[in-house]
Amino acid sequence: MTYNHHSTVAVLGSGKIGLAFVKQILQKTSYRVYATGRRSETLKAAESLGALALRDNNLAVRESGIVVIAVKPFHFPQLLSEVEPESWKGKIVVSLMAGVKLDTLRAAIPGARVFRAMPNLNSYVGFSSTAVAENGYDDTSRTVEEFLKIFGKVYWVPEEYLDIWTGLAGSGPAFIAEIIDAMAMGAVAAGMPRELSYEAVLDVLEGTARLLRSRLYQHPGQLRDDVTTPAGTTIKGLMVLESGGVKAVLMKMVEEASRRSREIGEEINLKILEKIRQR
Ligand SMILES: NC(=O)C1=CN([C@@H]2O[C@H](COP(=O)(O)OP(=O)(O)OC[C@H]3O[C@@H](n4cnc5c(N)ncnc54)[C@H](O)[C@@H]3O)[C@@H](O)[C@H]2O)C=CC1
Ligand SMILES: O=C(O)[C@@H]1CCC=N1
Repeated sequence: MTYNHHSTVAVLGSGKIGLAFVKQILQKTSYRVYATGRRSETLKAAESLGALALRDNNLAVRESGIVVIAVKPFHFPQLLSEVEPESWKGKIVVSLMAGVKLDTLRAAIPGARVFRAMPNLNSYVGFSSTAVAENGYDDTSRTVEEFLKIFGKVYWVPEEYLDIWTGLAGSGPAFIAEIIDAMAMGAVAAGMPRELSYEAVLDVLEGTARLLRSRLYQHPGQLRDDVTTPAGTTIKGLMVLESGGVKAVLMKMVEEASRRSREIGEEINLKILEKIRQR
């Protein structure tokens, strides 16, 4: 069988987000997928999803039109050592690494067209909220947009928003999971079984997202006020929330996660510049 190498994707790093990508690509498209990894368990997992699993990052890059970088930021320098600079030439590279800046990526991978994206783990079920920079308003940008739509919604944003997006939407599923867990435990504390409590919270979450997206509301505060009966149940709960400073804590949570993304970007940039000097 012959194949066009533009229809081949390399996913470098078959970890949590890498495997979510592999799964969706193979479920929804006819792309061939090379998935690389270091450990035999991850390679097996990628293979069982239908990917061509291998350790050789250089071969995966060489054979593919689109290359997704799904290793941890601190593994990026090592990954670079494993791929010959020539192999990146002409490739569309989509980096999913938190913090790592476009300038750093361009310096590290000359000759490729580089995009910086931040999806989230909801990619696994095709419900990611993915931000991507930068839009060149050309065919390659359109290809990248179509590609990222496999995993969910796609938003083109200026690069300066990507660290904030990481703290909000990239880390978001973990934050929401904690809130869900806490609310379910509250119901358990009040005497309801764990499973039923958990189902109820998930229903409330999905339903509230739909209601907030409906034309009824322009702001979550309006919904809150509609639920809140004077001297009723909701206001008593809200009072506890406010006295615990929970809203301020959640605001700081997102701000601090974003700050860390920026910091990672600076740290990696220094490492990459040093590596380039040694070339
Ligand atoms: N987990 C998440 O929810 C999200 C993660 N990201 C980003 O995606 C990247 C990966 O994150 P996770 O999947 O959570 O990490 P992970 O640790 O689960 O996956 C990374 C994988 O890459 C492999 N790896 C490391 N060096 C390698 C090399 N040289 N060649 C081949 N494979 C190599 C590791 O063995 C590991 O399996 C990170 O840069 C992170 O910032 C972005 C959005 C969401
Ligand atoms: O925690 C992290 O650094 C990565 C980036 C977004 C989600 N997980």
